[in-house]
Amino acid sequence: MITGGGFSIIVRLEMAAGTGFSQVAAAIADAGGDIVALDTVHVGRHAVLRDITVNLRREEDGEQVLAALRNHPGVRVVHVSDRTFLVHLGGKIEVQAKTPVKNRDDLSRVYTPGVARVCLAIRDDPAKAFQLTIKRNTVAVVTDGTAVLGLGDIGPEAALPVMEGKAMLFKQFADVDAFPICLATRDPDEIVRTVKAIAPAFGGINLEDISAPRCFEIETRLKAELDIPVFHDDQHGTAVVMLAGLLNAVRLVGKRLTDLKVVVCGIGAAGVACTKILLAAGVQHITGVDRPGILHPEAAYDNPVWRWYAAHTNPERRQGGLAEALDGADVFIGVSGPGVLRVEHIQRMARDPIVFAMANPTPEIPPEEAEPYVRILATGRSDYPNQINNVLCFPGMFRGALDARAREINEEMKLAAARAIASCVGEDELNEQYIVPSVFNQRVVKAVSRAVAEAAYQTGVARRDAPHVLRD
Ligand SMILES: NC(=O)c1ccc[n+]([C@@H]2O[C@H](COP(=O)([O-])OP(=O)(O)OC[C@H]3O[C@@H](n4cnc5c(N)ncnc54)[C@H](O)[C@@H]3O)[C@@H](O)[C@H]2O)c1
Ligand SMILES: O=C(O)C[C@H](O)C(=O)O
Ligand SMILES: [Mg+2]
Repeated sequence: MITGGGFSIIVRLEMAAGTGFSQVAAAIADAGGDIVALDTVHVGRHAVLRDITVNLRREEDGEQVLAALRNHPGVRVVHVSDRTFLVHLGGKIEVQAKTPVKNRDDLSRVYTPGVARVCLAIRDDPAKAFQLTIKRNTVAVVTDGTAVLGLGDIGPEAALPVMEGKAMLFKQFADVDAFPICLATRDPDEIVRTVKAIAPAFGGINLEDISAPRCFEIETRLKAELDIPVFHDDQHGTAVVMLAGLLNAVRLVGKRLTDLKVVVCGIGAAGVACTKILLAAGVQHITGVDRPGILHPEAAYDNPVWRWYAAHTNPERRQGGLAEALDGADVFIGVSGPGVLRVEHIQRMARDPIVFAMANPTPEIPPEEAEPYVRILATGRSDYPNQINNVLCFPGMFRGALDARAREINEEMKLAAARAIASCVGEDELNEQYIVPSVFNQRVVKAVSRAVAEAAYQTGVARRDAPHVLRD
């Protein structure tokens, strides 16, 4: 069950003359709906046609509201539309030309014959593709649809709405032109070959929602074989934002990173990357939990990444499940799936529990259930406070990398991004409900892109000669 997050319907009602609107409104409220807008479409002698926009907490509440309206005397439900589906009709993005082609003169410049001179200039100096084409501002958002949000392997077509959404966010927040590429293959060799083959048109590759452990091999190979940044968002975007949130959370609870006991649940793409960035930031005590329980060095795992993981974590050699892992833990990082964490688990944690239940769209524990038992709670969702979501990272990360024309995105650039995000929450603003800035905070992209570009220059991966001037 997916709750919250924009369930909103528009119901067109025909109301017979004399039908009281307040009774209709009460029926909607009793059934769990919240009227947020009302339009009168047509007024006739015998009836009024109205469009009523109703917000709902859960999908099932929609059925209740409609049943109540259908049973209401004097009311006929003419039709119902779901606003979330409406906003997806025909897709969410489009390609636009920067200049109009109004006459033959324009045509001969943007297209043949004029374009041929530009083609030859790039043939003679391929780096000119960065100046004379979309390459310098364009990112491919590439998925195979195998780990889409927490919905799992739903295939490339079903993944497209998420990838279109990422492209929208790239554009709106960072003016990066991103294009969704959903691949009809899950074979790592074929994915690597395909991404390499399409790379000439792009200034960066954002891998998205590709399941572990294939995602590790695919990213590693592409990083080695391409000279543009390759960044698996579910790994590194998530890790960067999680670290930003944790840096601020520990300030609030008065603990030090080096003393923390952290449990990571879901040792897939996001879980492995969160662990690596925590280790790089100085956290020493990390325990990983996945379906077989606590990852333990003496266990035999087919997954090579789990073998690496078990060898580098779990310093107390704990065994058991999530409950045992959480005994005395300071922090829970959930990047697994819905319903994994229970209140009894949280009650085993140390004082001031920090719980990041980041599975999307349904977190590891319903926030309402967890709230009374935690000091700090964060989820990946936009309808609760403390949204720890990779959208706080990927737009600014690519803006900075593209501005510096970076060859790659390295560890220093990621740590710089995490610190930049954390710094957008001022000392006087920091509180339990505000450990990460809002995704709409315009300072975030600027701070992240600047920090990332600076780190790219400092680490020698920037290819622009002169230090660039970042956009305002
Ligand atoms: N908030 C964010 O920014 C953000 C970013 C990336 C991923 N996520 C969420 O994190 C989750 C994982 O994403 P991913 O890309 O790492 O996927 P993934 O498929 O690579 O890894 C998921 C891991 O979780 C494990 N898992 C699933 N259910 C479990 C359970 N009941 N108990 C223990 N382990 C379980 C799986 O075995 C797998 O190893 C998804 O829900 C995704 O939406 C959130
Ligand atoms: O898409 C999101 O909202 C975050 C993340 O990339 C995820 O896969 O859950
Ligand atoms: Mg994702």
